[in-house]
Amino acid sequence: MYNRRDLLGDFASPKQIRTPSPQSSSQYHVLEEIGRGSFGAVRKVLHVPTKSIMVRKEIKYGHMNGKERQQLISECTILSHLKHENIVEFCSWDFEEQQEVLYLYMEYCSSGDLSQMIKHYKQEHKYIPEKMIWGILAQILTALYKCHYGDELLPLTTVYDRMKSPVKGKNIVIHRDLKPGNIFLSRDDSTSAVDRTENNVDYSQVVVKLGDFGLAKSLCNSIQFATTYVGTPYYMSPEVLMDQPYSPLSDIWSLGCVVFEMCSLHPPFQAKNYLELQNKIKLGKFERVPEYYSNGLNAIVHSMVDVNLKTRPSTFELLQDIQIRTARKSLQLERFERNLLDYEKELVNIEKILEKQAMDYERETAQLRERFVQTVEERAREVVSGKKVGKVPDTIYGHYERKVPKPAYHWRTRYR
Ligand SMILES: Nc1ncnc2c1ncn2[C@@H]1O[C@H](COP(=O)(O)OP(=O)(O)OP(=O)(O)O)[C@@H](O)[C@H]1O
Repeated sequence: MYNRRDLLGDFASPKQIRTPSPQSSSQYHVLEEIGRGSFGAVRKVLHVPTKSIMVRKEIKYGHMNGKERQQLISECTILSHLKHENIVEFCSWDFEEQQEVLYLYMEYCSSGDLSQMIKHYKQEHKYIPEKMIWGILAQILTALYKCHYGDELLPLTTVYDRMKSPVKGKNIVIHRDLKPGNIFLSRDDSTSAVDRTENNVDYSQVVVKLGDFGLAKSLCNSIQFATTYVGTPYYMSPEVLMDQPYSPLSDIWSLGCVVFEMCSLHPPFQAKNYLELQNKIKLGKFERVPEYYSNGLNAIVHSMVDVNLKTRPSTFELLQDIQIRTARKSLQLERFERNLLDYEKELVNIEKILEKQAMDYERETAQLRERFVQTVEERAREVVSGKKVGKVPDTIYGHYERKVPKPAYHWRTRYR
C-alpha cells in the first residue's frame, strides 16, 4: 500500500509535480459520473470556493506497474505545464490514501468530445459544415504549436502576416494519442455552475480543447525521440507501426486522420483485423473526402496523412496555409464580436444601475425639499398667529449641509 510519500517517492521527485499543488478534496463536492477510462471513473465535481464545475479523474494506483506509474506522472507533469486556451486545463490533484486513488481535477468540457460530435452528425445523416472543420483544425493546430514548439502562437493581425519561425528543440511534447475521443469541446462559459443539457449542444459555438495526455511523451529536445508507442490503431502513423523514431509529425498524421473522419464520418483506414489495418496504413492510400468538401480541405488532409515523413508538413508549415490563417482570423473576429457583445451587455447593465441611482437621488431630494417647505410653512403660520416660535426641528437641520451622493451619470444628460 502506498502512502502520500511512497507514491511521490516511487513515481517521481516532488519537483516533477510542482504545479499545481494538491488541494484538499473537501473543497470539491462530488457530482455524477460522466464516464470511465482505463484507470477509473471520471466524475463531475463542484469546486465549492469558486462554484465552478470541474472534472475529477480517478486513478487507482495500487495495482499499477512502474511503466503505468510513469505514464501517470507524465500526464500530471505535462498537463500542469501546458497552459493554453485549446488545451484542457489541469487544475489540481489529491490522494485518497486508504483507497489508493489519485484524483486529478481538470477543466470540465461541457459539450462532450469530437467522437460524440461525429456520431451526432452520422445519426442525423448530415455532413459537418466545412467552416466548422477548418475552425476545429485551426484550434487543434494552435494547441499543437504550444506542444510541439513550447511557445505561444501570436494572434494574426491580417491573414498575410509573416510568422516567425519557432525555435526548435525546446520542451517538445508529443501527444501520441490524438483521436476524436481526446479532443474535447467546451463553451466559453463552461465554468458556470449552471449546467446545460448534453442534447442541446450548439457545435458552431464550441471551443476545442486537446486533452488526455496520458500517453503523451515529453522530450528534452527535438533530436531525442521516443521509440515506444501505445496508441489507437486507427490513427497510428506508419513510422510508429514500423518501429521508427517517433516525432511531432506522428501527431500530424493522426490529426489528418481525425480531420478525414470529421469529413467522411469514418476513419481513413478501416480493416477487419490489425494486420490488414497495418498494411493499409503503411501503404497510405485512402479515398478523397466527400465531394461536399472543397479541394483545399481534401488537399490538406492528404498532405497530413502522408507516409513520407520528408513531405509531411509540420505544425508550423500547416499554420502557414492561407485557409488555416483565414480560419484563425475568422475565429479571432468571432471572439472579438462576442467580447463586444459582452461589453455592450455590461454597459446596458451599468446604464440601468445609474438610471436607478439617478431616480433614487431625485426622489430623495424631492422628499427633502417637500419636508423643508412644510417646516418653513409651519413656522410661518406660527409667526403669523403670534405663537412663540419653537426650536427649529431636527428635520430641518442639515438640510443644506446634507450631501446626497450625486450620481456621476444622469440619464437626463445623456442626450444633451
Ligand atoms: N475534461 C473533461 N470534460 C468532460 N468530459 C470528460 C473530460 N475528461 C474525460 N471526459 C469524459 O470521460 C470519459 C472517460 O474519459 P477518459 O479520458 O478517462 O477515458 P477514455 O479516453 O475514454 O479512455 P482511456 O483512459 O483508455 O484513454 C469520456 O467519455 C470523456 O468524454
